[in-house]
Parts: sequence; structure tokens; C-alpha cells
Amino acid sequence: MLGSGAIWALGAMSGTSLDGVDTAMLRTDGETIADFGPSDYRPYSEAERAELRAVLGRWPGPGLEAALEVIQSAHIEALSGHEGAELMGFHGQTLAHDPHGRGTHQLGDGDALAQALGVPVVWDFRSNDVRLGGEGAPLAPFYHFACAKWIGADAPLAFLNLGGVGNLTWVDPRHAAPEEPGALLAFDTGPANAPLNDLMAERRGLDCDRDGALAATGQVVDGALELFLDEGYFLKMPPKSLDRDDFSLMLDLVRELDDADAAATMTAMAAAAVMRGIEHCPSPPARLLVTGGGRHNPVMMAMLAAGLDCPVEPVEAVGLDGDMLEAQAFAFLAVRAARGLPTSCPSTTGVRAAVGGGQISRP
Ligand SMILES: Nc1ncnc2c1ncn2[C@@H]1O[C@H](COP(=O)(O)OP(=O)(O)OP(=O)(O)O)[C@@H](O)[C@H]1O
Ligand SMILES: CC(=O)N[C@H]1[C@@H]2OC[C@@H](O2)[C@@H](O)[C@@H]1O[C@H](C)C(=O)O
Repeated sequence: MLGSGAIWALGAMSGTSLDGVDTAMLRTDGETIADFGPSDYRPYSEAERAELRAVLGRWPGPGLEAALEVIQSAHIEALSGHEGAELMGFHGQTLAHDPHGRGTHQLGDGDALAQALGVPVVWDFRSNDVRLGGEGAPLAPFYHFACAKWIGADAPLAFLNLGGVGNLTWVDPRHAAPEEPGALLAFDTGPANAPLNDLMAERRGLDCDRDGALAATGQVVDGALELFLDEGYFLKMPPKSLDRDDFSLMLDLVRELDDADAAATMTAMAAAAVMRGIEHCPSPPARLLVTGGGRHNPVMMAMLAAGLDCPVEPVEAVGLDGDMLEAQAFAFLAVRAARGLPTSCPSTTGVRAAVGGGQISRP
């Protein structure tokens, strides 16, 4: 098992929007952040993305060879650009997530990666949690706790990741450790960018509504928004998690709307899901710090700010990097796993007891 000093770890994340691999170096002992290191982004080519998209929803079994090759080669390329890492955290690509049914599936082979890179790799972060009755997601909350400490927060605050799916972590930084009861509450808020990206692909052949340009010209249609908010998911008590396409029926709610109104309404849906989520927090957060690609969408950010009673700011406001926070999180979680520390607990995933995730493969 790893000693207790800080080491340089390298994290890699390939998120639900299938845009590419984020990598980031972090010096940490798995409890506190000692230093941030370089980070990088390796986008998937169109052909690679198509290969991955074609296997979304699939469970382990035959027929994944080409997609696995994309994941392995893109990660080897992305990770070998960094030097000096003693340990790597490899999330892999979530293809399917059904924690109370078939489990959770992140495509990737940590053994092969450790052999190729000559560095120990922690991977398969979510399975242990699911085996112990947890949601297996979100896992960034233990890192959000360390971030709250790093910025010197002294009152409850919340982190929001606006990726393909949204996830929220309420943190009370007055606790000494993330697994202490009352320190954290975390859950997926609902769809964030994924359905909006799907709408843009379907209607305009574009990756996303860049800078909210289309939504800014449309009107939010209240009827569609209300139907969306009738979904039982919003009433469910956290912890709770989602698969990328759990809300794909959202597209049907805006089917009759013109492109601009559909984009505005879907952007409002993502924001409204967060507002519903905030109502589940044990106390109102002093501020909401936003990470993930959605913080670049000014329309989504303005809707959040208008609907919440606390300041809504990108994490850059406190000196963090919102494009790399998840890659850093998996570097941090790798060190925790290697030290035998828990990476999730009942209030972050609903797992029966605090548990460490991940298996470790050595070269
Ligand atoms: N300038 C921008 N304007 C609007 N949207 C943007 C912009 N930049 C990024 N995005 C949105 O953010 C998405 C990428 O976000 P991010 O990289 O956080 O997702 P992810 O890590 O793949 O997802 P997850 O956290 O769900 O795994 C893009 O697909 C796009 O929808
Ligand atoms: C199963 C899975 O991969 N879930 C992702 C996804 O993307 C955002 C949200 O849904 C979150 O629950 C999680 O990722 C982040 C990194 C997490 O585990 O914290």
C-alpha cells in the first residue's frame, strides 16, 4: 500500500459528451491538494467518436473491440504526454449505467494501460460501490471536499458539474473528513448538456449550442418545461444517479418547437433540474461553484443565477480549473484508493458504508 506522503498522480477522464480525454497532474496525499500540475486535452476524431457512440448502452461482451482500441490508444497518447507521475487514475468511458440492475460499465483496460505506460494504474472506480448497494456515481464529491478545503471555505457551499449529465455536491467544509456524516451530500441533478447536444446535432448538424447562441434567440416554453419537471426523478431523495440517455425523451417534449425555442427550453430544463436539486441540500449553500463545459454557456449560467438565491460562479472564481477538475478528481481518487482510503460514502452514492473504489494494476 502507498505511504502517506503527497505524490504526483495523473488522472484521465473521458466524459459522457464523448468529446475527448482530459488529463491532469495533481500532487496529493489523497486528503489534501498539495499542488496542481500540467493538464491536457486530447479530442477524439470524428471516426473515433462514431466508434464510441455506436457502443453507448452496451454491457461487457463481444463487439466492443474497436471501441476499446479507441479508448486504449487515445489514453496512451494522452497520458504519455505527461512525465513524473507515480500513479495514474483511469476512469474509462461509461457505456452503460444501471446501478440497481445490471451494474455500471466503464470501457477500458487498466492492466493493458499499466503495461503500456510502465506506471501503476487505478481503474474500475465504480464497481465496488455498486456491489455494496451504491449508485456508483457521482465520485467527484470526495475531491470537491478537498477543493472546498483548498479554497479555505468555512461555510457550506456547492459544486455543480455541468457535463453531459449534471451533478451537484453540497459540502460542509467544517468537517475534518469527507466520509464524516454531514460533510457531503451528492447526486446527479438531471440532464445537462447531453440532450441539448443531441438536439443541436439533430436540427443543425452541430456539436453543441456554442455560447448559448441559439438559445439566446428563443423563448422558454413553460408547458414543456413543466412536463419535464413532472419527472419522478426530481422528487426522489438523493443520493441518486443517471445514465447519459435516461432523459432522452426530453427531445420529444420540444419536438413541435422551432429550433431556437427548443434550445432555450432545453437549456432551461438543465437549469431547472439544478434548482430542484438545490432544494434537496441540507442547508442553502453560500455559493454555487460551477465546473464542466456548461459553465461556458452564458444562457445556462444566467438561468441558474436568476433561479437561485446564492451567487453562481465558474470555479475559476476561486482559482480552480473547471475544464480539468474531473481529471484531477480521478488522480486524487487513485491516490485515495492506493492508500486504502474510501472514495464514496452513504451520503455521496447511497453505498451501505464508506468504501474504496478501484482496482490497481501494476506494470
Ligand atoms: N462554449 C460553450 N458553449 C456552450 N456549451 C459548451 C461550451 N463549451 C462546452 N460546452 C458544453 O459542454 C460539453 C462538455 O462538457 P464536459 O467536458 O464537462 O462534459 P463531460 O466531461 O463529457 O461530461 P460528464 O461530466 O457528464 O462526464 C459540450 O459537449 C458542450 O455541450
Ligand atoms: C456513471 C457515470 O459515468 N456517471 C458520470 C456522468 O457524468 C456526470 C455524472 O454522470 C456523474 O455521475 C459521473 O461523472 C462524474 C465525473 C462523477 O462521478 O463525479
